[in-house]
Amino acid sequence: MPISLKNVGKVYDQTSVLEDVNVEIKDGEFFVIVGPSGCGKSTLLRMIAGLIPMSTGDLLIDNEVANDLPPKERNLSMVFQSYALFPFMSVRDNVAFGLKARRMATDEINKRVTQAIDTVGLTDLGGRKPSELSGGQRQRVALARAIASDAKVCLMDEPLSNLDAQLRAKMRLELRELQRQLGITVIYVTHDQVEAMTMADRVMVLNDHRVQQIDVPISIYNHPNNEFVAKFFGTPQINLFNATANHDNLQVTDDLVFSSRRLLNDGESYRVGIRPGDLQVKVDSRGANARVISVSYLGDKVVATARLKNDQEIRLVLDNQVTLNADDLIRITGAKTMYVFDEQSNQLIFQEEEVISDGATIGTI
Ligand SMILES: Nc1ncnc2c1ncn2[C@@H]1O[C@H](COP(=O)(O)OP(=O)(O)OP(=O)(O)O)[C@@H](O)[C@H]1O
Repeated sequence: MPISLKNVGKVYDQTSVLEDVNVEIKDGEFFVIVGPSGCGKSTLLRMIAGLIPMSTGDLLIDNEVANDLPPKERNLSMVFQSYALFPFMSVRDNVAFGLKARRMATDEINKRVTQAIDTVGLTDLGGRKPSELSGGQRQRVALARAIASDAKVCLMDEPLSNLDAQLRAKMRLELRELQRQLGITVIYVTHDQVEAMTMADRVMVLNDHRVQQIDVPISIYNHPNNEFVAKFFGTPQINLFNATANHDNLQVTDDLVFSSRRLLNDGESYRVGIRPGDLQVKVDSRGANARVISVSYLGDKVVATARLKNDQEIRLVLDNQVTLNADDLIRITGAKTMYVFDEQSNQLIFQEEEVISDGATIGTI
């Protein structure tokens, strides 16, 4: 079932917490809303659920305006971080609860509950109480409840954040698999960039109460709209440099200059973003423009920090063939991809591939 938001906004006590959200979520899509704490993710999800009213805009469910539809008429199910299970009820009764409230026939309830519990792999645990289950199993009960409701859209608010890292990774895959199998539309809220990237068909990035970008994960990573999106995705975080245009080069320090193929206004300031794995580096004291501070070998790669002449620390990810030690002098020779952002608005102006950095242009070698 498709869901559309048109100019949706929310104001609490004259403070705007969400502005101008526009998106069409497609039938069967796994749509992830991601952003830092307080950016308005839960507010948006609750407005879609009908738990809180929207201040502006329109919500369309299945192409019908649903602004004032009561929650139970929206044909949506919800799964929360806190599972929201009744502790004194068995797994089966927890899953059946919503169906009983809808006064469904007992036979139909039994059939759906059995099916839903089977689907999430809890077949033998139907008689247990939530306290007799692990965190992952409890979350599966919450999922079974959503499945049993037969809603075509499931809204999920940080459903995996109470689980440990290993189980969370496993449940991400299970959830995605389940969503495909059931063919339902999922709108999934998380503050976790990895979760967003690994699970989503499309991602909506929220910050400062506004939508920053909506796109498929690979495009969000490779073509970020602005500095915030570039910083939010990717570990270690992207390096951001203040640079001044100098004969169509972008000068960071007197010995670190990235050449650009664009025409730039001499003397103008820009922000240059380069991901740690995109920096090209030689361990070479001749023409060195950085000094290594720390090195961690992580099996297939090496993560390091280094310091530029201007004292700025940079992050590097290199392949594990490189032998690198703290205090080594290195030379940044280029970048696979360079993002150039507007200094004022922080919006992406352009990006370039295979950029050469040549300290020699300033004559330090
Ligand atoms: N009932 C309310 N009254 C006033 N302000 C509220 C209310 N509920 C939320 N807010 C504010 O709205 C903003 C968005 O909150 P929301 O819970 O949607 O953020 P979030 O992105 O889900 O954050 P988190 O990841 O921490 O849950 C916050 O600044 C919050 O303080």
